[in-house]
Formats: sequence, C-alpha cells, structure tokens
Amino acid sequence: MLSVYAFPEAFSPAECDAIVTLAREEELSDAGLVKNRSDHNLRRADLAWLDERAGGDWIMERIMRLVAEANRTHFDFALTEFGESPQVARYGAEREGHFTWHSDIGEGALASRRKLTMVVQLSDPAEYKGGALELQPDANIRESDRAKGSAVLFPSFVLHRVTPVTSGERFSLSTWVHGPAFR
Ligand SMILES: O=C(O)CCC(=O)C(=O)O
Ligand SMILES: [Fe+2]
Repeated sequence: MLSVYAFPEAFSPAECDAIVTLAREEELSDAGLVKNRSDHNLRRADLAWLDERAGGDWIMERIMRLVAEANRTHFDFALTEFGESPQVARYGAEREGHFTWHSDIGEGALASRRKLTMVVQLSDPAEYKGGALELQPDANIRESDRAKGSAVLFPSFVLHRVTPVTSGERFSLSTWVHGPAFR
C-alpha cells in the first residue's frame, strides 16, 4: 500500500530524551542537502548521525522492529537494508529551522534506493511552535501527529516538508530503508 502509516507510541518520552541526549553528546553539524553543499533556503537544521554515537544499538533495534511491522502489515515493499545511519535533526527558532517540500528519493547510490522513510517526533509539542511535518501523499496535505514518540512512515517518494520553527526547538529522528528501485 502506498499510503502513510503511523505508530502513536513508537518510543516513550524518556526514550526520546535519551535519543536527543545521545545526539547532543557532540556538536551537531549543519544540514547539507547535496554532499556538503547546503542551501539554507531549502533546509535549515542541525544534524547528528546515530551510527557515530556509541550506545545507540537499542534505537536501531526498535527502528528495525517498527519498520518490519509496518512493512508486514501495510507496505509490503521489497526492502533489503538500512543503508544510511538514522539521523537526528534539530530545527531551532533562532534561524527558523525548516525543510521545504521534497521527496527523499534522489540521485546517488543511496538516495536512489530509498524506499521507506520513518520520522519520529522527539520533542514535546509544547516546546516549540511551527515545525509541522506535513505530507502530501495525494491531493490533500496532512500534518503528522506531533506527539512526542509518535512515528510516521511513508514511501520515500512522497512529498513532505517541515514548516519553520518560530519558537523553541524541535528534534526528529529520520530513518531510510533501502531496496531495489520502485517498478
Ligand atoms: O524532521 C522531519 O520531520 C523530516 C526530516 C526529513 O524530511 C528528512 O530528513 O528528509
Ligand atoms: Fe525528508
């Protein structure tokens, strides 16, 4: 099925805090869209890659379980591997952190093989304004659940964006699952 799938409680609030703490152990890097060339009009966020942080194995195990369940019950895609590290992003109000409309499938060895995207909300909705994760799987734009610990999964070609954060900060965890190209 090509529609969107959600887990209202993929991670507990305490687990979300632990993920953010792990990501913040070292300084986050500025988001680059294409290799290291960043266009801040398209995306303003700070990033950490969990595979560079020790002690995050439990996060990957949870991600794998969630993806397996969603794929078994809903998507039924040909998935072969997790080819990229899960990514923690921070969108801060100090520079109106955001990510404009995009699809996660791009050119390049990994981006062209993205099949499924999962995004977990790591921040309490009371901690920020703006920062809505919007998906456009069809004619209608849907805002994803903001609840801390909720996850949304969608085919990686689905257009989505994060609207500018106007106060506070929002953290998210994105994972991509790879496989043979859609056909
Ligand atoms: O932070 C989000 O909610 C979405 C992130 C995203 O779309 C991406 O990293 O490709
Ligand atoms: Fe994306």
